[in-house]
Amino acid sequence: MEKTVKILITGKLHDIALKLLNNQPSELAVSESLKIVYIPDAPRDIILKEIEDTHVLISRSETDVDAELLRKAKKLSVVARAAVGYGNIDCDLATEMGILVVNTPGKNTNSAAELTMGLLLALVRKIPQAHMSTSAGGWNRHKFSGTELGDKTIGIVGLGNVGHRVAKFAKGFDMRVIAYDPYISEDVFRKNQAERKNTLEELLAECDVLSVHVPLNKETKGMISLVELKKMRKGGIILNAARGGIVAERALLEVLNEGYIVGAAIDTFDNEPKPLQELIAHPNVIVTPHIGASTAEAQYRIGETIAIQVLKALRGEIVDYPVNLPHVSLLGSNDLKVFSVLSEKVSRFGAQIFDFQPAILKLTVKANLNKEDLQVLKLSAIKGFLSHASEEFVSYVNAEKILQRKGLEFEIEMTPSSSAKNELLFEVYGKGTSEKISVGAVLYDGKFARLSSINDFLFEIELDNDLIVMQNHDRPGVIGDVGSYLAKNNVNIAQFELSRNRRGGMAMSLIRIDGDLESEVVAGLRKLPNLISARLVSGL
Ligand SMILES: NC(=O)C1=CN([C@@H]2O[C@H](COP(=O)(O)OP(=O)(O)OC[C@H]3O[C@@H](n4cnc5c(N)ncnc54)[C@H](O)[C@@H]3O)[C@@H](O)[C@H]2O)C=CC1
Ligand SMILES: O=C(O)C(=O)COP(=O)(O)O
Repeated sequence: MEKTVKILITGKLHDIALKLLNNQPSELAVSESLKIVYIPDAPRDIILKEIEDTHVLISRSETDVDAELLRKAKKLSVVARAAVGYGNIDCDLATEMGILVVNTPGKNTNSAAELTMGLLLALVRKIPQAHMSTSAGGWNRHKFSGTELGDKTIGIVGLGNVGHRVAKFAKGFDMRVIAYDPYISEDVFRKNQAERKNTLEELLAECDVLSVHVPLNKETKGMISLVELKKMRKGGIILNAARGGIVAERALLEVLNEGYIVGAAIDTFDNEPKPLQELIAHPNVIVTPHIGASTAEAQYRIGETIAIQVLKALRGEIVDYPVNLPHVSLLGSNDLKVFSVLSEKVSRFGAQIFDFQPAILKLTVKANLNKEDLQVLKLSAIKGFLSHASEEFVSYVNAEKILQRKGLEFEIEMTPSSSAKNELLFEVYGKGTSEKISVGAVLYDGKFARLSSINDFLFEIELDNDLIVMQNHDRPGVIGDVGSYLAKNNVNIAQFELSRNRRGGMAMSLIRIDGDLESEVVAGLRKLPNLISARLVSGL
């Protein structure tokens, strides 16, 4: 029966996302049928109920994907954050549970940076106050006198996507741009014409406007507190369109009340949607309700990207923007995608053909790959092996963790090849010296997955459907007996390959069959004369 995947969407998404999920482009089509439950601004109690049988959660910032929610989510395999910040997602627990977390970096950058500049202009020219007064019939040309941006210094904390776009816009207003971001190279500062400050203190001492553009995490929570605010020049202003809590709100209120800091513009708060009342009502503060990403353009890009990420994840492909797959970035090319499928298949095959206690898994790769691509192959091999050998849900995300927990070691080796060979050898070693199996596989023509060897026996058989692996004495009549036995049991043979080590010695056969095979049929095979063993390898 066709599996149904439930996708729960708890935040408002652009129509393009629903269109793509409902009418999947052929290259992203999934085999399951999708049940989409779209509840924008879903209340917490509804989310906690709906999550129980949800496979994919797509959310925005208002949904806390915390331990309470994750523990109820028995079927969840993907959390898709339709934006950038994922501070509201318990990524450690998600990783432990094998849940992939994805986001859409860069897709709302321009909108967030434009809002930041909008807030800055609104603040220094008192636009909201002037509007309120004028629209109410007033005409106060002197009360709403402001200050210029030109020649003022903006200090940017976090010169990432949004930060460097703000830098560019600020340059357009003839501001001096200084920035503090210890995690990026000198080049990024140079390219964005931002003067690098090596410490936060240096930055604070020199800026008239402080704008934060860092993620919220343990390091950045409260990074601008009373001490830091007091290190700014008197008369400075604060912008926060990143995350509530980066600038400590009570401390900000204190310096605003003292008049040390003369204004603040804030889009993101500690306690959304009920921010600190005294702060939002302060006469020198202007506020917006976390709308940095709320533009038609950003939402279109986010909706399109998040739908594609979800479809890729459901197809078992590595996504473009994984949050909790630290070692793997883009699945660069289609070639690598096909190679990673081969790696998963060969190890899943290997997992089903030995009877000893495994200790070490080894993948030897004959190809010319970079470190990242090798990591993809490694994860694919671990995932393939464990998905047969483990009861747990195994994904690219938790594969390494589960392997460690099982006490298994993994070795990977690359044999560079002068021609563009794509060959893999997957080996499983037991604790004893003689316990070992090896399975070779190759990509013919760069795309067709073929099993090429099992131990010393050579083959060329498609790695598809269910396979029977049989060992027999090399004597006349075996193939005939097996063929008629399978026919009697209504099993259709798609491909039959025989390999032997020497004439009259041992032979190994691989039989690829159409459809599924009952284990009793395989058990019956073992009773045929001259058969040494027969086992079923499935799930390829
Ligand atoms: N108001 C809104 O609706 C929106 C808010 N955001 C928020 O803006 C922030 C920045 O977003 P992006 O620029 O897209 O992220 P990003 O990841 O591209 O940039 C963040 C930068 O902060 C730097 N950083 C991290 N820790 C730091 C520290 N302790 N000190 C100094 N620098 C540090 C990183 O090196 C990086 O360059 C995030 O918190 C994001 O959630 C983003 C878009 C919309
Ligand atoms: O991208 C971000 O980090 C944002 O804050 C945007 O969040 P949202 O999806 O608008 O709730």
